[in-house]
Amino acid sequence: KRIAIFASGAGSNARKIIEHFNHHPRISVELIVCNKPGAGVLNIADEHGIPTLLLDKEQFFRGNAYVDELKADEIDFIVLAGFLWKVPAALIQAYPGKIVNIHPALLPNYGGKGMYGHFVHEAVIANKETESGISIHLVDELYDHGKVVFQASCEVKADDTPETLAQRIHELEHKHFAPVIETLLS
Ligand SMILES: N[C@@H]1O[C@H](COP(=O)(O)O)[C@@H](O)[C@H]1O
Repeated sequence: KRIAIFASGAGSNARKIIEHFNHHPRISVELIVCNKPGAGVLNIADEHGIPTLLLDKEQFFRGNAYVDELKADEIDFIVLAGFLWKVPAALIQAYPGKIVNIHPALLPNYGGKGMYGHFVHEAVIANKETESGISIHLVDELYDHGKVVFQASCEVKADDTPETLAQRIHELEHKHFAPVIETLLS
């Protein structure tokens, strides 16, 4: 199974997924798709010799040449790992049930448009939640809406800041995302 990872940021999840499937007999990361020139994930792709595809809004939302490129590259499965644009219908129709996303909160709470990165953790802390976590879900045409296939939770400490909570959430993501992808592809 050939995976493409879509990411917009530092790429810590992409790194864990690439390393997890490095010597895997059946599953490999073949492409990194990014929408942010200079994003950290592009350096991680270079480090591992993985091709990258940089897309601007025009190409992603109005064109679908990249969908043909994914198909030509025999990409079987798409992983969204901190990709900040909503996936258009063209990509969902080309990969039905084969796109998965990770969200840094316990959906259906703290999901939806504008709910990403530190905004999520700020809201969780502001609401005095005692628990947060991660959600891995299949992607449909609505933000953070598709079928949840995995969740793991962690405590929210009284003295947590968005940064300290984000760190605890990243640890959960790095521990679970790749094994969940492996299960989905088995
Ligand atoms: N959607 C969210 O964006 C963050 C990406 O982090 P990284 O993988 O780029 O380090 C992760 O926390 C993910 O849940």
